[in-house]
Amino acid sequence: MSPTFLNSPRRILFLDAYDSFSNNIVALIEQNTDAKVTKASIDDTRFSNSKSLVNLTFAEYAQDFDAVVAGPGPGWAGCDKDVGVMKELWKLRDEEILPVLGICLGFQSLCLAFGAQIERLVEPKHGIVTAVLHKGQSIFRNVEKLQTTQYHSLQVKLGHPIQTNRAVRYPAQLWEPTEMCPQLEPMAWDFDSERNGAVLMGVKHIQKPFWGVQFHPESICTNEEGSHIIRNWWEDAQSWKRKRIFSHDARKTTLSPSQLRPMTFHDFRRDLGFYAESDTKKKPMRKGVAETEFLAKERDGLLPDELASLLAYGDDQTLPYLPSTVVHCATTGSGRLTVEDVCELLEIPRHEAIVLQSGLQENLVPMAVGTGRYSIIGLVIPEETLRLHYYAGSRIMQLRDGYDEVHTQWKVTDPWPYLRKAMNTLQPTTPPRTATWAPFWGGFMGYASYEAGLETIDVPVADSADHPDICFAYITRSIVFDHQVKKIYVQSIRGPNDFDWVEETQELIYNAVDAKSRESTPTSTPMPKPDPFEKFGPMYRYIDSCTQDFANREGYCEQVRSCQEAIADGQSYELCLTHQNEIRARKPTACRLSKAEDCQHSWNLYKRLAGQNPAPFSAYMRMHNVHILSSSPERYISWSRSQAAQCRPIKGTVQKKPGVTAAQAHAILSSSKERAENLMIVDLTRHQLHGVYGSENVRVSQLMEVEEYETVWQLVTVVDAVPPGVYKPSTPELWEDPADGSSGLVTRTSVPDLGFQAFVESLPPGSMTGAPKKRSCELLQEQERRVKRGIYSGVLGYLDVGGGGDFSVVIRTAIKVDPTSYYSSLTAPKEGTTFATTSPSTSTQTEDIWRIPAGGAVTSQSTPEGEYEEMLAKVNSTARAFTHLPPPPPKQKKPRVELINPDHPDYEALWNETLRGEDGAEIDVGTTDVETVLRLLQETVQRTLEQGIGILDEEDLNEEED
Ligand SMILES: C=C(O[C@@H]1C=C(C(=O)O)C=C[C@H]1O)C(=O)O
Ligand SMILES: NC(=O)CC[C@H](N)C(=O)O
Repeated sequence: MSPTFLNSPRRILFLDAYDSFSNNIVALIEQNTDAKVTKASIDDTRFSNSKSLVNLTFAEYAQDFDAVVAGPGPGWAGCDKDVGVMKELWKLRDEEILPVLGICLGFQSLCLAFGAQIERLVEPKHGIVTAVLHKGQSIFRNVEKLQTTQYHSLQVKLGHPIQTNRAVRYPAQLWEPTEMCPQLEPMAWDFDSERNGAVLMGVKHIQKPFWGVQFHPESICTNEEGSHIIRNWWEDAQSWKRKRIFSHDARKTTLSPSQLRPMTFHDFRRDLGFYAESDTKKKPMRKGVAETEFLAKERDGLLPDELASLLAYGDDQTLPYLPSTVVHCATTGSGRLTVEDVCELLEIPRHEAIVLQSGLQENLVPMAVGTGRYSIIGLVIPEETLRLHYYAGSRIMQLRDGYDEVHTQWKVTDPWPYLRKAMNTLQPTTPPRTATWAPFWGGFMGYASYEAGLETIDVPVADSADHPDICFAYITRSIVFDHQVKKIYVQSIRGPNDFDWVEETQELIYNAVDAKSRESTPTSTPMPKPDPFEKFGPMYRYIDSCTQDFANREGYCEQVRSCQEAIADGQSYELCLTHQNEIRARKPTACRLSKAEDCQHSWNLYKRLAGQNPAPFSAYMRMHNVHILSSSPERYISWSRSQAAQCRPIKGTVQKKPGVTAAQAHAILSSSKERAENLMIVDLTRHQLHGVYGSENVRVSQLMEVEEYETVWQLVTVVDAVPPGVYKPSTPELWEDPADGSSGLVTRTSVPDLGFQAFVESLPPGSMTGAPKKRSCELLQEQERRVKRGIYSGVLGYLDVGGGGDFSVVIRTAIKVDPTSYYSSLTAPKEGTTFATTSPSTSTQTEDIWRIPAGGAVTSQSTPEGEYEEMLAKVNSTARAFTHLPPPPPKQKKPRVELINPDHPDYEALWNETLRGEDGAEIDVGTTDVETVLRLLQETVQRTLEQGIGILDEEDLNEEED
């Protein structure tokens, strides 16, 4: 036929039923067809609302496409709200009909339309990978052994003998339509679960161009054959279309004349794909952060560029004129100086402050490849540092001055364009003169709460003013540690004349490094040594006064069961249930009287936590009325100045306790339950990044690897994304390095701010919600009795003026919120929206309330008891900082160098000794199994004992050993 037909751009409509995997499907289709995919929601107002401007029916709208993919989603095919316009696909009149591929919910909707029933599975399948038997025809032709990921609780019943009697009379009967559904030809079956019996995995309509699959071809764990099926479907869809266009039969009418739609010259051309998407329909579907949405001036408030200008140039009155054009930077080696040392040197603990700290191993090197390379101290300059607050629900935004007084307060429809504009405007014109790997030059440091995240996916939240939902300080002076190369950057973007401060501070730090290195006994570890006098000090009494109020076992187990019921009903695939645990303590008198003492006290608690529970994303934040002590192991998202992004979702937790060996932990984490939990979040994360970075630019660089922390083992996946057309690094180390270094500005201007967009569009973090995200969040609000999660479950980190960013997920974190009456400048937004959520209690004048929320992902395979124990393990990893005696050290610890006598004259030599294996080759302690390391350590120690350096005795050794 005409080659023009074959060469013209093809278009596929993807109908999104609010799933969290949709963009992976779009990517899979774009990778395996020559078509461009357009996404529309099942309830898109353009065709569901008769009053809409464009006012198309769905059938009319669909005519612009060559084919449709009806996607997965929560709920039931029989429920109008769950499928929206999807159900109309199957009813299109002959002349309107389009080839359709239904996936999961879309497949169920197709089958329902042609007589099938939908029922619950006995055993829901979420994130489970199984082999599927297929007919080898139609969209399964030439498909080999098919491994598929499944995400479903419901199944299609055709009344087939394999379903009703668990048997067929002859093998070929498996592929025959049933009396109940004569138009549906079975194409694939799953025999994986004894309890479920045979589950239908694919069908084809015998006349119409409709195909469907129950499994998820787009999942990272479906094998290559998933792509093959898409290519087959696309071929079939196109050949059906070709046949229809050029066959007179297709237009032959069995319809009444009034139902006939005349075909014009243009209709034929449209069918042949001559026209690109018409302009009227180009309106973006996705709720994004496009600036155009915010051009309407928020009356009495600020526009994004006005805010940006105030931040940079002040207002000639209370806000300073400090244009961020120049990045001043000076460097020095860090020697044995720790982040804590520098904070204390600069008296940071006595004021408001933000410190993002990477927990280190005891020899001061990063804990793992890929995270924990940098620590960042943001200096909050008293009476100067500007802040941005945002309150969810009431949607009030505030610009606050250096005294934490409200400078401007206004209502916004969306806070994020303000931050985006500010980041773009504050971009310096003169990058640092020194070569720098520092990922942060200056910019915003702070957090966004879970509720701020909920608003980005249109889940309503109540007004509440107990603490800001977004709280960022505009940091102009900062200290960055590069732990890998042991370097400290002192930096300022505080106007053109701030180099003096940089030099003075560098000098101060240099002298401290020098002084510390001259101390005869180097501090071998960043962990604070237990203070022998603590017993008589205020910290002892504070800890003594602590009482715990943690989730109660029965209540929590009941909530787990209730989550599992929602999953069994097909409403969610995985739900991350959490509880707001609390620790109450008597507020020390000094803290009541002095804000500086109060800050110092929180800092001391933070040091206990960071020492006991080192984590790559530890953080201390003391701003406004909020105290945050975090030991998070989880990266939400980071992106470099050249916009290469990385997410590190964690799912799967094994608690360290007596009797659980590393090998057992690995075994547990390789189980189908833990892998399923992780897989769902991996696919969700891919979906989010695909949505921003496009189909070709997302990859999973580490799939489900076990990482060891102080009290738990975790299953961690790494998903990377790069801007279209950019060099894609091949190793995790390369992804970690800011490839642009100081030249960031050059690359920055040439790429859009994809990282920031992915950051906003991925809120709230998927590992804290479950999938599909929106429905899961709505369900969790009910399960968690509408108690606000607040800062926990949100994200904390920085936005760099050079264009990068890095945020952790706020977990394993203690949070204290002081009563807002302390901070009277806050104008509390009015109560009284119809949608009520409650805020957990805040501290009082005499009592501190530390919230240490914790939770875990509930799946159909969870046990309520197991989930409760997991939640307790997580809360305890943080709550230990509030107890007197840390629990006995977990077994299989990494070697501790303090076991060696530091006063011995040969100590320095020993310090440099590396562990060697039998063959004399050096051993990488980080990657060698714990048993081997311990044995080698013991041998080394034995040698040093013989040389009289060690202070270990037999008992110590045995203790380490067993
Ligand atoms: C909910 C928490 O952690 C989340 C849940 C995890 C899990 O279910 O295994 C692991 C890490 C986090 O994403 C928590 O720490 O409170
Ligand atoms: N992934 C899906 O589309 C799931 C469909 C349906 N909600 C089920 O659970 O079976």
